[in-house]
Parts: sequence; C-alpha cells; structure tokens
Amino acid sequence: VLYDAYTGEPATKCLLSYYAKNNLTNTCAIDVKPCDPNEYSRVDGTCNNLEHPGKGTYFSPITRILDACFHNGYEQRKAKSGKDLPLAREVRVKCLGEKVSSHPLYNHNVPGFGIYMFNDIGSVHDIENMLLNTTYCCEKEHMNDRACTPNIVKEDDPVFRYSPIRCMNSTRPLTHQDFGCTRDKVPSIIKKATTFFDHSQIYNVHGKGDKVIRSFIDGKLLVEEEDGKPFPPNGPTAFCPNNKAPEETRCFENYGNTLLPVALYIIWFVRHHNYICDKLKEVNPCWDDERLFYTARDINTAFANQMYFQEWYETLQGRKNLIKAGVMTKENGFRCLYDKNRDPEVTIEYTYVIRWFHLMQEEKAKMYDKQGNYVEDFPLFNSTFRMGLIAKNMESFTKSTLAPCHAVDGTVASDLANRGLPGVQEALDIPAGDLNKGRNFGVAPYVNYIYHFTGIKIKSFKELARFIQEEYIEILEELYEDVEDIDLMVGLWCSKMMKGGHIPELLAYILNDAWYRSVSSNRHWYECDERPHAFTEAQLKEVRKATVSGLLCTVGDGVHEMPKKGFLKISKKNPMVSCSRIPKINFRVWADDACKPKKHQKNGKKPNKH
Ligand code: HEM
Ligand SMILES: [Ca+2]
Repeated sequence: VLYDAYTGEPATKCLLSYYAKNNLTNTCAIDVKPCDPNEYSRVDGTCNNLEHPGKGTYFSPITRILDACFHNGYEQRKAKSGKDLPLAREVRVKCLGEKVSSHPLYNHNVPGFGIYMFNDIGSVHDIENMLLNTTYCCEKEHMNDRACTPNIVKEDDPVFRYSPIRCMNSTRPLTHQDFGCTRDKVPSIIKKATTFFDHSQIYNVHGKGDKVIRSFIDGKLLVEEEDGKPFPPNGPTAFCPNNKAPEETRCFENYGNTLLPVALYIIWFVRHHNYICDKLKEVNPCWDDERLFYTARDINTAFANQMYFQEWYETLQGRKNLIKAGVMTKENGFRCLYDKNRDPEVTIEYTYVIRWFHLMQEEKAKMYDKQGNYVEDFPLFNSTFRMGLIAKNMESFTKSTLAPCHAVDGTVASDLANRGLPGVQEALDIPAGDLNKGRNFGVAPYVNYIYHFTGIKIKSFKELARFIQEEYIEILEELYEDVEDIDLMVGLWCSKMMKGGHIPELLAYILNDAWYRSVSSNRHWYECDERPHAFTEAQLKEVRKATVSGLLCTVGDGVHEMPKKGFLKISKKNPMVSCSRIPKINFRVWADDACKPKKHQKNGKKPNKH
C-alpha cells in the first residue's frame, strides 16, 4: 500500500495520480508492506506504529517545539522593529573569538559521537545542496535568488579584510514544498533519515534498505579489506572529493562520506555488527543469516543508544540531573514508555542545537607512529570528504580521539570559523552558518524557548543574567535591538553551564525533550520487555555495559588500552587501563536452546520404568 511520506497516512487515489503525473511517486510516497506485529523493526521505519505504519520513515517531516517564525512566508524573521537581524558573521565574531584551547574534561569523542548520532535522525542534504547544486550564492547575480541565503563578510572583517572574500556560500533549506510533496503553507524542512533512533546511519543510510549493505552470510554486513582491516566497501557512486589519488581510494558506497568522527564511528559500528554476528554464531551455530542479521542489528543499535542516551548524556548533564529528568533510572531495569498514540517525532530544534557542539570541535588531530610515539598535529578539517586518508591512518586517528576537545570558553577553533570545508569551499564560518541556518529554519527567538521550558518571561537584557554569562549581556545588547530578537543559537553560545553538568541548561531541556519524544514513540525501543524479540533481563544487563571504551577495545585499530570513561580526557582519575578491565558484552546469554545438540534416545523408546 502506498502511503504519503508527508502525512504518513495512506495516499488517496487522487493524490497518487497527482504524484504519478508529476513523477513524484518515488519521492513523496512510500510503499508499506503489510505489518506483522511480531516482526523485527524494519530498516525503513515502516510498521513501527501499527496504526500509523507510514509514520517516521525516511522522508517524513520534522516537527517543531515552537511554531515556525518566518517573515513573509519563507524569509528570515526580522527584528521586532521590522529591521534586519544583525549579520551572522558579525554576531559570531563578536560573541565567539578564535583561540587554541583545551577542554578541561572532555576528549574528541564527545563532539564526535554527537555528530555520529545526529546522522540517525538528521541529514546533510543541505550541505550536499550547497556543494553540488546551489554553488553560486556568492555570485552577484544570484545572491538574491530564492535558493540562496549567502553569509555576507564585511569589509572590516578581522580575518578576511586582507582578502577579496566578502561572502560565504549558504543555501535556503529544501522543503517538502520544493519537492511537490505537500501544499501546506508552512515550509516543511526535509529530512533524509528515519525518525527513530534505529541506527539508520548504518542500516539504511540512503533510504535503499538493508539489501545493499548485507552480505547475506552469517548475518554480516559487506566489508572490504584494506591493509588487513575490514572497511565498508567502495562503489561507483561514492563521492570523496578530497581523496588524493592514487594512494587514497577508500570511499563508502552505502554510508556517509563526510567528517572524520562520523567516518570513524561508521567504520567501528560496521565492524561491531560483524563482531556481534561472530559471537552470536559461536553460541548459536544453528541460526541462519536472517536471524543473525536482525539480532546483531538489534544489539548494535541498542549499544549505540545506550552509549548515547546514558553514557554521553550523563557525561554532559551529570547523573543526578538525568535521573531528575527521567532519562536515567536508579534501577536500570526494563521500562516501557511506548505510547501508540504518540507520533514518531524529531524536532527541528533538536537537530539544530546539536550544532552547538561545533564549539567543542578541535582543529588538530594528534598523529602517532606505529610504536605509539607522537609525530605531528594534522589539520583535522583536511580529512573531510577524504575517507581514503582516514582508512590509511586508522590507528593514529583512533588514538587522536582521546586528546582533549576544544574548550567551551567563548572561543572556537580558527579553522572552524574560517575554513570549515577546505578543498571544497574557499572560506566558511561554520558557527556563522549555524546562526544563518537557524533563521532559515524559522527557529523562534532564544527567550521564547526559555519561556517554553522554564515559564520565565524575559523582557529585558538585564533579566538574562540567570541564563547568560555576565560579560555577554552587554555584547548582546550592542548586537540586538531587543532582548526578544536574540537568536536561539546565540543565546546558547553565551549561556552559563547548567548546575551539575557542562552544557547550557536550555540545551539540556531540548536534548531531553528529544529523548522522550523518541523513546515514547518507538515500539521497538530496547529498554522495553514488551516489544517483539525483546531482550531478556540478562541480555539487557549485558547491553547496559555498552561504552565508548568497550566499543574501541572491541573494534578499534591497535587499541589495547582505554580510559574507563572514554568520553573524558586521560587524567589521574581516568587513567588508561588495559582493555581486559573494560566491561564487554557476554554473548552466552543469547544462547538458544534450539541450537543445543539433541540428546540421543535409543530406538525412540522411552526408558523402562521399574
Ligand atoms: C569534524 C569537524 C566538523 C566539520 C568540518 C563540520 C562542518 C559543518 C558544516 C560546514 C556544516 C554546515 C553549516 C551550515 O549550515 O552553513 C555543518 C552542519 C552541522 N554540523 Fe558540523 N562539522 C563538524 C563537526 C560537528 C560536530 C562535532 C557536530 C555535533 C556534535 C556537528 C553538528 C552539525 C549539525 C547537526 C549540522 C547540521 C546539518 C544539517 O542539518 O545540514 N558538526 N557542519
Ligand atoms: Ca533513524
């Protein structure tokens, strides 16, 4: 049955004939095969909600915490006075300086795993659009095109005043309206990922289903060897514009080819899937490919979600805060929050504020030789779209993730601020791009979110003091005419950190809101014992051992030791320990009686009873 991707409801005959006439069926409609309530979760997200089997799929819309805030339909909002908001690059320059600085607690895995998990529910089609299609937004005759929202660089720019660069490319986000998938008035930003945290960045990245990634042998994913190590296979349509020929050839056909941290986690989780298959096959030699694949996928997905919503969230917010917010429980047992009346939802605010972690992005990767000696700092941004280089230096890049990330201290790394995508864009200020995109997305002003989550109405700059660091209030007052004009991202850049945690309080509310929406609308959530093929208590206990250190000890190149807390930098309190001391999943609890050899009975006769 064909469903409408936008509404998630069965498509009417009339709608289908409109889609067919306009060649839109493949984009705007999704084929939902009949649901079986007891089947494993499907990689395309269909049938998660049995009453609304078309919701939460690859091209389904993003929702909003607060209503969209646009000017004139789909233009960037104006200040309260009706004037334009301050230029994004100018706000970035004034709020965030450029500095080399080291986070006191976290290593590269904090921002790195954050962006990896974003790929489960968000997509980078906007960046693709900017790099491959709408490449001309800085050309004078195109600056005002509807597709373009360039970032203007002023003549007195502190960096580019010595160069002719006066503009950075940026595009208006693509909408379901652009594709012809709805006639709704409010622009609906597209997303190319299933709405659920179902590890779709591994199992269904281009919406092509699992067929293209499976080997159909023992449940495993397809891999290719390079220097004796398994990697996701190359292919004819893969695009890695920064690979340097002839040495650098790796480029994944069926996974994203983007940033260093995303590439590392893709490689690790693909290998981890196959490792799980080996372990399951060891305890259950009678299981076929199908059963091994779906069980391994389920464990691999639960592993990533446990790492994200428990370990990563705890690292950022602290255990006490998370228990208070309901994200963690003291008991750590099963829990079923699924409510079939809730729609699967990802909010635009959530996908947007993940960009705040750009502040933690380091610009250097520490490189080591085979003996583990430090050799040099590699300009980390030069590894983007360059899977070939990453594959050739796995040991070094893996080790580099244990160095401290950039501190959240009112500054960003220079490369992040000026050459965000070397090799493909002459100049790019990533945080300024973030600010500009928030306006393009129609994200409401900062104080509206403060009111939504805390009930506190902020009417003057002075009243910001509870949330914003003292030294920023004057800067904000200089930049914005009215406190109600301040952009959400800028408010987050200037925020105090939450008590007991290391991110802004408002950011934590938005992250936790996403957690609840996600868990309560996912029938296949791993912590629930009522789902089909649910874990047993013993299995859940094993999955709860998931940590970044456990992952790297299992599949990381040349990793023999890790700190117990793999998101924290190495310190006296968090020293490197042998991998034998890092908890690992014991797969024996998946042993299936059906695979046990049957006891021989002589001639089928029952033993005599005397
Ligand atoms: C490895 C270094 C990184 C580079 C080179 C990079 C580069 C970029 C660029 C160029 C954009 C587009 C900006 C725009 O809209 O104008 C972007 C978007 C984004 N970045 Fe990063 N980034 C990096 C790391 C991170 C990290 C660590 C996170 C979060 C933990 C992150 C989260 C995001 C998100 C969520 C988007 C929005 C994607 C979209 O909706 O299109 N990035 N990044
Ligand atoms: Ca997903």
